Amino acid sequence: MKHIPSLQRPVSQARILAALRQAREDWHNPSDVLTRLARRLSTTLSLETQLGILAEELADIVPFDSLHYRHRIAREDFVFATGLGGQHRCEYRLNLEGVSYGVLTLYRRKKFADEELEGVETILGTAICPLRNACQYITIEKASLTDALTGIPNKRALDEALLRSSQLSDRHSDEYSLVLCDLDHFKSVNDNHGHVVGDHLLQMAAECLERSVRTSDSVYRFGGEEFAVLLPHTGEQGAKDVAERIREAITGIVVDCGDAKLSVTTSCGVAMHLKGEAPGQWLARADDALYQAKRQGRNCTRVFAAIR
Ligand SMILES: Nc1nc2c(ncn2[C@@H]2O[C@H](COP(=O)(O)OP(=O)(O)OP(=O)(O)O)[C@@H](O)[C@H]2O)c(=O)[nH]1
Repeated sequence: MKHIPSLQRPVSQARILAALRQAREDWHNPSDVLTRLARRLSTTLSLETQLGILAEELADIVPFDSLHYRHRIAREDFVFATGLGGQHRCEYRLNLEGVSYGVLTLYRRKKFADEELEGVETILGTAICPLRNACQYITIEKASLTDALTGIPNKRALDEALLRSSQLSDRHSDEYSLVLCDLDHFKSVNDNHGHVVGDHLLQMAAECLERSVRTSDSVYRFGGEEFAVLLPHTGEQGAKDVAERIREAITGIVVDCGDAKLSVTTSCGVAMHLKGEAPGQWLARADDALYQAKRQGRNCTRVFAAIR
């Protein structure tokens, strides 16, 4: 005769559901500080938010006057500080598997007792893995927005900046302009001198562009030998002046190839953001102006005039 498995008894299911409810309760209101800290830190990958949580939880265990954290991530200094003062300090180098994840210092007017330091170390031991994840997230995010060859922001970063600038331009009726710069006959540089020289020239062009504009402006590598410069608070004429300055600066680049000295020219297309215009349309107009500059002989600047 065929065996029919018996159905689970409702009483046993009720017990399971009750245990689940209890687990949920414990999860939301953990009774011990380490579980609560680990749980709170696991809810975010923002290093700033994590350090805020850490400061809060630490203050409950070991009161302090100020907390300072610093770490160099992706070639930039990250600093977080809360509170003020305190002549006594305890400093911790946060290391995991031989990699540094910053230095955290607590300051206090009153000396730290040994058992307090032990408490701080236990808390930091729980926080180190989530902090490592947050640091790595910053590194990865930065890499995804950076061009590997030149180290300047890439096309993805430009797309984000164009969207932000379009919105700001519309909201504040402010002038924003975009300059696209394309190195002329770059293919022949690669063909005649090789890709290593071509790469070197692209790096020099990126540095030259950054030197030619204000720190409030931003430079992007937009494509192979194409760069974009975003100019806040700049109208058509101002942007055209910047483009001409860039063109002159690029002409000044000389690469010594031993038997020959190599230089390059650039063509520029300029477009000022129009009210209500989508980022893609703005970019397309700048590209159209660049196309005109190429068609009309290269080594020149053309503006996609807002008012013809
Ligand atoms: N060395 C190097 N070359 C690149 C890189 N990215 C793109 N290129 C080269 O850039 C060249 C672009 O060629 P084209 O699009 O024909 O443009 P061009 O020769 O500059 O001609 P015009 O733009 O019309 O003046 C191609 O040979 C690509 O291989 C890079 O990262 N390194």
